[in-house]
Amino acid sequence: MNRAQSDLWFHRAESVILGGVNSPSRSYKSVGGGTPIVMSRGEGSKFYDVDGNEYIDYLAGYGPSILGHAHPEITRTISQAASDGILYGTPTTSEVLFAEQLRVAIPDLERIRFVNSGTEAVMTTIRVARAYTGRTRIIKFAGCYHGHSDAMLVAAGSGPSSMGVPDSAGVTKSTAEEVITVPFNDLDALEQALATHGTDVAAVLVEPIVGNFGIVAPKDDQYLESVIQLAHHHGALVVFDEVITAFRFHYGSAAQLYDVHPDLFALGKIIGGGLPIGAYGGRRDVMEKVAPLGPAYQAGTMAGNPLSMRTGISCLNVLRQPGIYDEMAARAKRLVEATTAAAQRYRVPVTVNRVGGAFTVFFGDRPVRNYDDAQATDSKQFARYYHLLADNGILIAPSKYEAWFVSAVHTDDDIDKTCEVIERVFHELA
Ligand SMILES: Cc1ncc(COP(=O)(O)O)c(C=O)c1O
Ligand SMILES: NCC(=O)CCC(=O)O
Repeated sequence: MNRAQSDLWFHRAESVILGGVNSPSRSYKSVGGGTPIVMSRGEGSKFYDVDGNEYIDYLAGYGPSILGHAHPEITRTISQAASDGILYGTPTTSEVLFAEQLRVAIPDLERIRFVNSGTEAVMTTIRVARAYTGRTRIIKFAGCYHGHSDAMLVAAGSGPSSMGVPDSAGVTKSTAEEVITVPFNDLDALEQALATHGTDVAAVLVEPIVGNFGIVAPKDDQYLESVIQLAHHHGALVVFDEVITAFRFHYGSAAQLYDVHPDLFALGKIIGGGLPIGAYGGRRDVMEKVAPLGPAYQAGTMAGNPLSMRTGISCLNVLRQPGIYDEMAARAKRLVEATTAAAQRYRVPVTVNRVGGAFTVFFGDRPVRNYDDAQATDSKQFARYYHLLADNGILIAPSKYEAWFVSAVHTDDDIDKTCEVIERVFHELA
């Protein structure tokens, strides 16, 4: 595959944009180097690089692009919204309609606030939880990524781990000390942390289905409920970071899949239909700590902008169509079956974790239930796998800690082609 133009553009990028990328995850640092592919256009399930090469897209913009590229509903909405003016700095009807739509989908969102990214959403839930409880510490699960606010860059999985900086420089010692990490899927460890620090824990922050050391589901149907009960027993709030999971697996939250009720949610990615967005919300009495009603401050010039609101509404309207999530799950299942069959045939040890339309292929034969398990998988083999897939026109995220995302616009033909590539790739990996 000729990528001469990608090389040229990326080198140009490096001389003006730090590291050539606007997010470290896009660099090839964790897949043995090489030049990131520079994209120029997307349509449906495919995108095209600056050399004109075609790729089937399973990166999905790291999650948001669940309707693929240039979905007609989305492009129509954006152009109509743009023609009505893109920013008012006043209340709008679209933000009300979107908040109402989200609350119908996720009734626990008694009150909501829109922000511009998942990072902002999580950062604010922490502030609100501290304001509500009068406590300082946060418990998070090792390897979970919750955006790049200072406190969240402790054992932060995903991008930071891929870059070799799970604990970022520039975060003060006192901030880091406020964050306690425990292994995911280990109630004893959580109980112990709460027993030790419980009277000063403001919140337990949870990715209910982990997406940031690969896809990792809770170990059983009781786990999330037990996390919530333990936290509440010690007077801490529970925040579900559903930036990846909300509207990824069904029309609603991951909390609903497990019939549990966290106090606060952080949302982002899919709810913006591809435009920048974040949101947080939950219990009314907790949210009422936020200004202008309460003493915890949070604000935003771009927050609730009509372009993101209207695009979010459109995206959710498409996702409400019956059968859409079953189709994504069925297509992902086919890809996983092709993967495990090819891996067996060519004797390459893999473990695949799938939930609905999202899955991660780990190179190792042990189950992956927490961050240590994910770290122990073979990074070199993943790097070869990544490059072989890309060279054969299949694009996923360049990190073993991410996921394949099947979108609503992948076709059976895309899946057939991808299964053929998977077969070839494992043949080469053997
Ligand atoms: C679970 C989770 N929370 C928060 C974030 C941060 O969102 P953003 O990149 O929009 O700031 C991410 C991003 O990947 C995420 O996966
Ligand atoms: N799962 C981690 C991400 O999606 C991060 C994307 C980014 O920061 O570019």
